Amino acid sequence: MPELVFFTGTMDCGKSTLALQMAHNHQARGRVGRAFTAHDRAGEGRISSRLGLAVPATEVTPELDFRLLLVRELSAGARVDFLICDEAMFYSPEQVEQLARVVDDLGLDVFAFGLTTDFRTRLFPGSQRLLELADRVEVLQVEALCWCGRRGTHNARTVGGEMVLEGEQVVVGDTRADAGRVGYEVLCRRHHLRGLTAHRGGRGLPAEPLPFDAQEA
Ligand SMILES: Nc1ncnc2c1ncn2[C@@H]1O[C@H](COP(=O)(O)OP(=O)(O)O)[C@@H](O)[C@H]1O
Ligand SMILES: Cc1cn([C@H]2C[C@H](O)[C@@H](COP(=O)(O)O)O2)c(=O)[nH]c1=O
Repeated sequence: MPELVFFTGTMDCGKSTLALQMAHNHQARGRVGRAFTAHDRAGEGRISSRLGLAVPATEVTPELDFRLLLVRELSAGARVDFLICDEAMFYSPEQVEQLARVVDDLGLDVFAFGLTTDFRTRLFPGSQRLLELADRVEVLQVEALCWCGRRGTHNARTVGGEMVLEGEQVVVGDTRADAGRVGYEVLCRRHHLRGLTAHRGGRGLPAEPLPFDAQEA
């Protein structure tokens, strides 16, 4: 049965790597795929992994209609068995609905990869629609770690190492950003809610005092 699967997690947990591995494994068994992405750090029209691999992909613009594109390709005689859709949190809810129709009407597998939540811990609209429509949601098993050693569960946006909560939802960037530039850091919930990045909490800068009760304990 064809499926819409959403592989999700934080930044730096291996989503793009898994996307490329899945494309490779399906192609190795003779299946034909199409790759899509949006706003990859490596530039337009590429799926790139921090492990060094990169492949060409169709850039998903707001105008792209997945169902129409695939209907046209299949009608023209092309063979397509599956889609790899990276950075899927940036797709519109309508595009996610088109992906579900590609599965149901055209019988293709759709493997989507993306963040669940943004730097304010809110769902991206595209991720919300994927959580609502996917046949399966797989949370990646490779855990990015918070500076404190706990599992990293939330993405913080940073400027000069300090967490920021203002700004556009979409700002392309990396977990290894140059000083002074917008970057990202994966934190546990406790440290995300307190705004404690490695710069502040992990390197001896003054952190929040313990709550009064805890100090007494
Ligand atoms: N030098 C390295 N050696 C081993 N693994 C690495 C190295 N650099 C990155 N990785 C792995 O790559 C993962 C990030 O992969 P990537 O697909 O780019 O993540 P995502 O797409 O989720 O942001 C890291 O969690 C880590 O497991
Ligand atoms: C949290 C968050 C992230 N982004 C951007 C930053 C990166 O360019 C991508 C995530 O890429 P990855 O392969 O998962 O590392 O998303 C954003 O625009 N807004 C955010 O809130």
